[in-house]
Amino acid sequence: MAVIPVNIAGHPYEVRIAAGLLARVGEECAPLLRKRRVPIVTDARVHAAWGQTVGASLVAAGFEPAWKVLPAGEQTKSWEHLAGVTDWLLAEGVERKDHVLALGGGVIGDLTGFAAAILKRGCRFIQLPTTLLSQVDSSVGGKTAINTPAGKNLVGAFHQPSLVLADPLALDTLPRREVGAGYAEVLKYGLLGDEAFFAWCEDNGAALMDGDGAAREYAIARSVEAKARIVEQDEFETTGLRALLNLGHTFGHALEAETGYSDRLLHGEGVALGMVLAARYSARTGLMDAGDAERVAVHFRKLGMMAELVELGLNVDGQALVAHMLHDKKMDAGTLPFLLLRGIGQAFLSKDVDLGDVATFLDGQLQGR
Ligand SMILES: NC(=O)c1ccc[n+]([C@@H]2O[C@H](COP(=O)([O-])OP(=O)(O)OC[C@H]3O[C@@H](n4cnc5c(N)ncnc54)[C@H](O)[C@@H]3O)[C@@H](O)[C@H]2O)c1
Ligand SMILES: O=C(O)C(=O)C[C@@H](O)[C@H](O)[C@H](O)COP(=O)(O)O
Ligand SMILES: [Zn+2]
Repeated sequence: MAVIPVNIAGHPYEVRIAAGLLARVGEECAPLLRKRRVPIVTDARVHAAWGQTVGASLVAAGFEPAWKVLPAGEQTKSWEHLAGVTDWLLAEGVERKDHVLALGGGVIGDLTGFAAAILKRGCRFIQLPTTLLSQVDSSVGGKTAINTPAGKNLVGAFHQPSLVLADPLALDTLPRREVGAGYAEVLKYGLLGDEAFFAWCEDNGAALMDGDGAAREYAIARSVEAKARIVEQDEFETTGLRALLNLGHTFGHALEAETGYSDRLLHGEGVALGMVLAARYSARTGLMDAGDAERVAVHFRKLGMMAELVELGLNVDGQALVAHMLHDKKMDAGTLPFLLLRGIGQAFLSKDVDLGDVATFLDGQLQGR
């Protein structure tokens, strides 16, 4: 088992990565659980695939699982479901020192983590991530949130979990499209700060996508390690370091908003397109070699993923996408700092981006030129 410590002041915790962990949730979590009844939030698809395994493991360790099963999908990160989860946790009698388990992808982790952050002004929670995206990214670092009609993750809190258990076997039941969405966040770590890992992805991404267990475990551990080292130094995204993890997200979140948080575009797919756009925009402004910038799109295309904005078939102009970006949480005194690239593995936060020029650039990308 790989164990990656996350040393956040006041809230140190471990990310444990090993095949078979979902069948051992009861024994792994037991030292943290204070009561026989254990609340678990999940979604209907995950419950169907893994509810029996996790529930049986809790029962075998002497616990009684209490399930809250939500609809699957991004729309569940809403006020309505946040209220539903908090009311249910109150009815379950959850106290501040109790742990709530979040079994699922980033949607369940973000929603449950936020519910835990505000329940009685903060109870504890454990992340049991079941998608590649949640194993490499959302379960670690403590960003929790819901979406609002104005945009993505606009109401939330920083609230660290007490433990993360990532079981690569969970990915055996994950649809390939969802694996691809998670893979975008994997490639992000290479693109933002680790050129050698980017090259590893170019060599091993196809095997990872096709189910190679060793490649998956390696990518999960390397991604978590990279994220942990960043959030340890900038938990609340104040110095600009953590903002690097937002590479591709200003474009991506605008595309998610434009497509209504629907199945038309998954979060990770938006990040993939966003990174293609960030690289191309960096090349357009002379920051990055154009050939290197194209490596991002070439790689996603090779894996059968969407790599061109025009493929989304949006009926908008660049200005409309820029309007969504004005809700970005990086906005500072009316300007929007942008994650750009000086090369593969060299992301930085630029405060000099002209949003009019971004709109013109997007007009071209929307028309496939
Ligand atoms: N907090 C953070 O730092 C952070 C980081 C990245 C992304 N996010 C958020 O995460 C969300 C996306 O997460 P996601 O990509 O995991 O999506 P998700 O949670 O919607 O899960 C994707 C789909 O796969 C299904 N699923 C999950 N695990 C499965 C399994 N093992 N087998 C079969 N089906 C399974 C789910 O039911 C769902 O339909 C977005 O809301 C994004 O904003 C947060
Ligand atoms: O952990 C972070 O920090 C990230 O930015 C990780 C992102 O992959 C994730 O999508 C995050 O939720 C985006 O945050 P936001 O602050 O732009 O909403
Ligand atoms: Zn993301």
